[in-house]
Amino acid sequence: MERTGEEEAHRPVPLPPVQELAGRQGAGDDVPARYVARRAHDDADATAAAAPVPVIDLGRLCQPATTASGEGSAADEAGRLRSALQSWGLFLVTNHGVEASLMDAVIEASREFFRQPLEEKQKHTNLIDGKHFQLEGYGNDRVSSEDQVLDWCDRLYLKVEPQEERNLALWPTCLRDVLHEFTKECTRVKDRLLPEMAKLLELDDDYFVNQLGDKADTHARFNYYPPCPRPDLAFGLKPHSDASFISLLVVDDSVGGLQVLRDGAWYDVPARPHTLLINLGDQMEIMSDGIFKSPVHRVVTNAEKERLSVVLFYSVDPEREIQPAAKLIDENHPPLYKKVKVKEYVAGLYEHFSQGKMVIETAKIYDTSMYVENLQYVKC
Ligand SMILES: O=C(O)CCC(=O)C(=O)O
Ligand SMILES: [Fe+2]
Repeated sequence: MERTGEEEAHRPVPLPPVQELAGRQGAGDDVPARYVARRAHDDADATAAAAPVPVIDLGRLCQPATTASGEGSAADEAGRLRSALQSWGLFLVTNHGVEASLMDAVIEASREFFRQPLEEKQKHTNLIDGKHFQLEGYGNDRVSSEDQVLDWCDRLYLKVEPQEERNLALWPTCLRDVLHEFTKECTRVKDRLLPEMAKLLELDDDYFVNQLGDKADTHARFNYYPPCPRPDLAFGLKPHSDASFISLLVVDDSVGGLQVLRDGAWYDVPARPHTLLINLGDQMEIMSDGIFKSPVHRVVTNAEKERLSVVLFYSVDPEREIQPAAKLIDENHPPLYKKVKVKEYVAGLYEHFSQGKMVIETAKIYDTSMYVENLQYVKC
């Protein structure tokens, strides 16, 4: 869409990276007003309990079906997976086949990137000509208004699949090879998981894989959360659900911060070394007609320590439309979600996120927003 002169005039000025801001702040300082997302001490969840999210052994889950049941069997693991998908929408995966050294390397490469001087990082900026925002690259998320509440986080966002659409000019040398390897390995994990999820819904094993399409797109997001002088006021990432189909994460195992919302309460998501974290996205919630959940989650900040995470967002071909799987619908199970075009849905995420709203509400046939508690952050 063309910009009008008026829009140009009102376009917000690019912001300094949070890492620079954090470097200038002293301990005990306040954060700038634009990062204040909640009132100090009004958060009953300041001492969130650890979420007892299921841990799935992928090797066991995928072992050839036998009649065996009970502890340690594939059926037992599938039962745990079902409960993970229907209740939390996220789970930890062990025995996934991704080398521990590769997981360490991806976090280390990310740390190396963010430790570089600003001029180096700016070579991968997400601002064209220093002003027009594009999704890919290094910087903040899109800032579309002066009163948007900002996150205490810098990020590097890169398209990794389809491979021929990689914009390698934006890929820092320090993480090029490691990102390529990591994506390859995570894609294998995703391809092993999706048939198991389809089976749980009695869909064809390849249903979800086929839904992704040949032109499915995958983006990597490297999140860097600098220490924040006021964790009680600012979020690393505001509450949101992922617009993806499924997201695979490797998170800093030395610093917590990710929290998930369940039944109106926030829980800390535990981080275990060399475990992958899987988070379902909205596209999966829509296709499973709400049987599988795309969880609302957020990241809280830490006063002393930096934190890193690397996320791979797997998404359906943007040119496709998605809707609840026909096999799940009958007169007793009406569709709860509308048909949506993936490209438009994903674009809607950023618009909604910047306003503290959930894009999934736009896909629901019945308005359930009044039941979604505790989502809004406050503008003070
Ligand atoms: O940093 C994390 O643990 C979560 C990041 C996240 O939710 C996201 O990038 O969408
Ligand atoms: Fe997320």
